[in-house]
Amino acid sequence: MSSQPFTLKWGILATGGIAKTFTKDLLIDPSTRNVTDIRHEVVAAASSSSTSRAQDFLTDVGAPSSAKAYGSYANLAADKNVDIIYIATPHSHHYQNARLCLEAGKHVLCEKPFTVNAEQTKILIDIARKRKLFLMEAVWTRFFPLAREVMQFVGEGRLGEVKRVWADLSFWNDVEKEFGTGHRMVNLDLAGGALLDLGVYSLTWVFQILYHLQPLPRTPPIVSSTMTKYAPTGCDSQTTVLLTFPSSGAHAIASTSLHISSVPSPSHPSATPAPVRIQGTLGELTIASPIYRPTSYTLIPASNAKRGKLADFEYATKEFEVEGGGHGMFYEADECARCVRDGKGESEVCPLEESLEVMRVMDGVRGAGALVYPGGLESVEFPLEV
Ligand SMILES: NC(=O)C1=CN([C@@H]2O[C@H](COP(=O)(O)OP(=O)(O)OC[C@H]3O[C@@H](n4cnc5c(N)ncnc54)[C@H](OP(=O)(O)O)[C@@H]3O)[C@@H](O)[C@H]2O)C=CC1
Ligand SMILES: O=C1OC[C@@H](O)[C@H](O)[C@H]1O
Repeated sequence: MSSQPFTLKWGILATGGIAKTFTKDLLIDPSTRNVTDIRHEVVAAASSSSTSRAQDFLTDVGAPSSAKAYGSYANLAADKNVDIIYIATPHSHHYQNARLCLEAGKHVLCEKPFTVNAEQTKILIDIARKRKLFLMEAVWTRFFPLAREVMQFVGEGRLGEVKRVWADLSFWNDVEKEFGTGHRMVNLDLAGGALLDLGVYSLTWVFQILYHLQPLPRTPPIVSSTMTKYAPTGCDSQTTVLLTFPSSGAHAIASTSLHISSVPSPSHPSATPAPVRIQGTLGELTIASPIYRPTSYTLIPASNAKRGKLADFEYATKEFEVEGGGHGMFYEADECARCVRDGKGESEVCPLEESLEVMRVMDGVRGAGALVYPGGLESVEFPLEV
């Protein structure tokens, strides 16, 4: 391997909240997290509204003055200096934006949920594979050091056989006051709703443990669900998914709500069960809030004296710090750089087939709840104005 770090040149598509957070993380020196084999360069950003908005964004995040500002996403996709594009538009636009970039020959990291439905995701995967481009859904949670450690712990069988996973991501919002009807969280025209926005994290924890760790070929879950709508817009405001994984018989409950909180009182963390509980025959591993940015887990050995085999771990809580003063989005960015450097079309930590399976589950849940997105949002036609 060369002693020079590999540089990945990023273009940022959209200039909203998460684009800002992600780009700031890209600009943090990787050595602050002990990474020396790769580095990131922000070479361009685009806004669909104006070049000046893109320029303000670049200035705001502290990008180098050489970074180019574009007033159209197509111009960004055509920039020969850009290796990979981070897509940070609302859900409704992911398929169109990601496809635009892939068709222009760019590697793509696309915010969650990957697309509005599985059919759209499948088409993006096919294009990326055909064109030998890297593609990944930006499920940043999977790349946190905590998540890597938990996966190793469970994968080594230290919890025994995992029989059940509970996962909940619910925010206690004053939905009417905070979101009204136009906000992307609840706006049907932007493919809003609890399931696609927050429930995808609950499903991520379920899938990491009960799907990703299955021996190959993996078997998808059998799914049932219930959903309550937010009357002013018709999106889902509360959704619960029950999953059975046939190869192990394990169950999962993945839930999300916009009206109640998984952790109503963060200052009294032990007053409510942990939002993620991984329950094995030898004990339980719980993950503290926020489950999308995980920094604390607890091990609870089963202490039933009648049991033949006992856990090889003690009761303990382990805390992690996000290094370098960032938000933690650089962990997924580092994975992108290593995959592109190594000529990989996808990440083994966040495989395309797994993102597709999660999209299929969400399709089924939306089908059961009669949640259909309007206009061309569910269409695979390209290009299509949405
Ligand atoms: N990983 C994470 O932790 C998080 C992920 N997300 C995901 O990131 C995506 C964006 O969320 P967030 O940054 O909060 O959203 P914002 O509303 O803050 O930003 C979205 C941006 O998309 C662009 N855009 C293009 N078309 C539209 C349109 N019709 N309506 C609104 N915006 C449009 C705009 O940028 P411009 O005008 O420059 O084109 C806008 O600033 C979502 O998919 C969300 O699920 C969100 C928050 C956290
Ligand atoms: O992806 C997300 O995670 C964090 C939340 O704050 C945000 O609303 C959601 O989109």
